Amino acid sequence: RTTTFRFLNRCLRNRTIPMASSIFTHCHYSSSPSSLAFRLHRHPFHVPPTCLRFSFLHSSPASSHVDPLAAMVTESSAKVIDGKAVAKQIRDEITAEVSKMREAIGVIPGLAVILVGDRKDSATYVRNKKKACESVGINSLEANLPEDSTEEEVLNYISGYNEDPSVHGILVQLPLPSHMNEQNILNAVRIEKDVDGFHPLNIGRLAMRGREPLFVPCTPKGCIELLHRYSVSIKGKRAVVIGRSNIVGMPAALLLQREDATVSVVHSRTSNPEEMTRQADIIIAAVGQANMVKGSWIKPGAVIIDVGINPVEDASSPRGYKLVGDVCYEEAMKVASAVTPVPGGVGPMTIAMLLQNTLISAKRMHNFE
Ligand SMILES: Nc1nc(=O)c2c([nH]1)NC[C@@H]1CN(c3ccc(C(=O)N[C@@H](CCC(=O)O)C(=O)O)cc3)C=[N+]21
Repeated sequence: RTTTFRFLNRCLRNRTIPMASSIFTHCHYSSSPSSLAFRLHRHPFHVPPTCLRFSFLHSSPASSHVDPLAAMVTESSAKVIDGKAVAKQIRDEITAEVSKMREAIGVIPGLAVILVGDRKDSATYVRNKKKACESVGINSLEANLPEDSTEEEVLNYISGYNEDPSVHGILVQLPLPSHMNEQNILNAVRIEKDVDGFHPLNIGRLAMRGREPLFVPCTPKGCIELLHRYSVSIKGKRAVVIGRSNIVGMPAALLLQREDATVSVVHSRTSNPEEMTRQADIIIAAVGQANMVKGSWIKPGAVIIDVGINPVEDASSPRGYKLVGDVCYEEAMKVASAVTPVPGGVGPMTIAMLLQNTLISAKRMHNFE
């Protein structure tokens, strides 16, 4: 036992098993090294049935192979779906296309972001979006309106951007202050510039077979893009979406259905959420409840996309809090075949998809390609 442990530990330290280095970063074993050795020893020299899980995944952008020894060692450690790395790859693709377009027709895509009020999280997201625009060569415009602005003032900004030919995408950061009618405001964005995909006409088209929306909402689009880039097949699979919000859950369910999954939506009034969720090959969790989905909710080998970004108190982090998902990460890692982390999963993808939608919009408006 001890020898096995020492051997594996040396491999890990020397990084002779590429996958294995992630075992210790991503699995927080509460057990002592000796009990870890015991875990390893249970199936030391034959491939445990749990390894079959990896057959679900064929490749990843980061490491295209799964080391069989590492898979054996991890026994119950899922693959981490690296949203940050995929988002970077997509930004690089966008950068190339933006410069091609600029050189060919002299057009630079432009994104206008409207932020009302001074919610700290919203300000952070808007800053990140702006930074991301800069990183790919997209122009960004920003309107910061005070919390007590009137709906009319916001509508005036929207009209201005609707008419501005240098603006190809308009995003109104949500949530809006409670005295504003979100519906009026989102309806005012010209559908050709609705890069969030929140306009009812875009959502309506998304829901209809044979119709194409102009834009797909960024977060659900990012979830599906992660599944595609990790070669997770969706067709014919059972998918459960937890949460039915207009901006994530509902459009995510529509997208999965368009990809030929059999989709169920689990929400706050579902009588048996755990049992429903346990049927799923693919889970998209978007409820905003820290660690709500436990290991017992997950079918062995399922793929998990965790959209939640919940701040929880954490004295050891400099901000005093840390972000966790809707899924209990440590438990999911033991049951699932692949899991998105928080942070570093869906969040960066949302922003990458926003840039992509802005590029798509600029191309469409200028009949480029
Ligand atoms: N009109 C509108 N469109 C949106 O797309 C929209 C919105 N309103 N309101 C708020 C939500 C939230 N959202 C996020 C975007 C990026 C990260 C993100 O990049 N997160 C990083 C870092 C998080 C951190 O460390 O602070 C991560 O998960 O790794 C998170 C959340 C977009 N939203």
